[in-house]
Amino acid sequence: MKQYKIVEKFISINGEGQRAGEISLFIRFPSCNLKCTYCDTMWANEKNVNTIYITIEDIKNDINMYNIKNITLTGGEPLLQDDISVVIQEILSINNKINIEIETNGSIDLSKLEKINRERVYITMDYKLPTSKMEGLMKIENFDKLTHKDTIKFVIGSNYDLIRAKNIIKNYIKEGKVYFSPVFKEIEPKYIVEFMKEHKLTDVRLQLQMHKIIWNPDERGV
Ligand SMILES: C[S@@+](CC[C@H](N)C(=O)[O-])C[C@H]1O[C@@H](n2cnc3c(N)ncnc32)[C@H](O)[C@@H]1O
Ligand SMILES: Nc1nc2[nH]cc(C(=O)O)c2c(=O)[nH]1
Ligand code: SF4
Ligand SMILES: [Mg+2]
Repeated sequence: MKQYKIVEKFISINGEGQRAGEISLFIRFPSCNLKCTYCDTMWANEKNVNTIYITIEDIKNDINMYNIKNITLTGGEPLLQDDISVVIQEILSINNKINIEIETNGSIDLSKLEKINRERVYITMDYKLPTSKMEGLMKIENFDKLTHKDTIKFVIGSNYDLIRAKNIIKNYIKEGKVYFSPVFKEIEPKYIVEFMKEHKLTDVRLQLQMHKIIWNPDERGV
């Protein structure tokens, strides 16, 4: 049976995005090709990070034991995993109720997922803004591969980030729900709200990372 190398698997409420507040099984993969200045999971990207191996049976057991409907594949960067399509297909075949969210950083070509049946799979794709220092690695053509079911997440750390996000929304985004998410403790959420109001960004949704409000912000596995 195929084994997958991960850094953590846990059940929590999704603290972000379209299914925020809903129970989700998280599978966090190691390694990342970016180094965002604000990354709250840099530990997962260390070369010598402690990893474990899981199989689809382990995932099936969690789903049956906890009545799981939502699974979030995250990291690190999940699309760096060579066999990410296999994981997705195996999970989808467990039952017809599960939906999968893929948290990806915007720098990996989404054509990697083009063979996947996206009916029960949605993408939460970051567009990295100047604060991250990774904007130059964004794949703009990825916007053409998103559907209305997907999410584009802008993690906001400054006023300049907001201006850039507005520009990207106006010039590139065709489909997908747009979320603004403050860099934790870096910018006042109310400042983002003021910007949204001033610039009439009525199609954008502000999110806060709920798990950092419920638990210690540095806690793993939540
Ligand atoms: C740890 S990343 C893993 C998935 C993928 N590498 C990515 O960046 O989208 C999960 C999400 O957390 C966000 N994130 C990381 N550090 C953050 C921070 N300090 N404040 C707010 N969001 C953060 C990322 O931008 C991303 O949307
Ligand atoms: N509770 C909780 N929700 C999350 N949603 C996306 C996360 C991520 O790290 O990708 C995450 C996370 O790390 N914890
Ligand atoms: S892309 Fe995601 S995992 Fe990688 S450094 Fe940025 S926030 Fe962290
Ligand atoms: Mg997280």
